[in-house]
Amino acid sequence: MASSTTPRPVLKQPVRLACVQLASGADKAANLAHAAIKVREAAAKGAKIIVLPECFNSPYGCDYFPSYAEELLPSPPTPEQSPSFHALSAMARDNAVYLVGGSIPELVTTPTTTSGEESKKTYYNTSLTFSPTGALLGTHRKIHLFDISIPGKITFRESDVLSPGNSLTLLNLPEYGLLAVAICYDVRFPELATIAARRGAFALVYPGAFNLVTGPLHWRLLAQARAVDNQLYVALCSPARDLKANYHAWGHSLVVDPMAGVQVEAGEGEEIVLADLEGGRIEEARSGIPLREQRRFDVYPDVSEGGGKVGGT
Ligand SMILES: O=C(O)CCC(=O)C(=O)O
Repeated sequence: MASSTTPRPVLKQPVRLACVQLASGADKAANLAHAAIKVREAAAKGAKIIVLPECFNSPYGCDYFPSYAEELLPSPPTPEQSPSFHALSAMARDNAVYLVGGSIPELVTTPTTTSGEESKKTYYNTSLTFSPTGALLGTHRKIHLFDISIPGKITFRESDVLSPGNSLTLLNLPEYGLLAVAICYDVRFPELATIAARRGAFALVYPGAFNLVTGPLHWRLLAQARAVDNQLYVALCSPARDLKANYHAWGHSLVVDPMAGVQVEAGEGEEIVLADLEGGRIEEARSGIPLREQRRFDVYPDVSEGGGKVGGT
């Protein structure tokens, strides 16, 4: 039994996407102001979808999550609860762009007693996407936490501080189509990408912050792998590398096309990379190598059927 052959318009019109490989430091207000300048610069270059990196307004690391965390609920939060929410919304509105606002540490406070005197704090790694009017379009909480240990090289345990999100994020951009957003380590889980692609996404966008151990080996490979499996665009957006920080980000923000070619790739410093996305290139890849019609769901299951929890819209 082959999958459906009905063609689907996955990208309704061409669009320029920018990854802003931002240089951030420890000063949140300065990071937000700097991000606003860079988003304006990307918009002036014609980008209509702009992506910021993971943890773009703080240093990256478990020690920093609680002190930089902001409350996003109830939505919209007040400017005191979340200066980043309001700054990102203004950046999207002022430039009339879709803004995938990298990610920020999110705090959720839940009362544990009926009087509300005691409460539990839960932290997430959360990405907010805003529409060109500045309205919140969707929220993605990192589903797969970055817990790895490569002896002598890198140990990282986000789960010491963070809790995982529980749903895949597929956002409807009415002029363009469906955009999937996930965060960094989520890119290693092909099911997520496949579900988003089969549900009609034209691109998978991952704010990320790989490191100097896994970055050179896996960053570009994973972007190309997700693109070749799913025949769509993949964008990964990293912070600029800062060797004075505790965590050294890989950089190399990139956009991979539906044939898995690297369309554009940054170096290590602060940089904006731009890519023009075209629906025709998705259809060309899919008709030239017709995986869509050749799948054998009589031999293995279709992961996009049933189970997957889709949120974000
Ligand atoms: O998967 C990796 O190697 C890096 C992941 C990461 O840095 C992250 O999830 O923040």
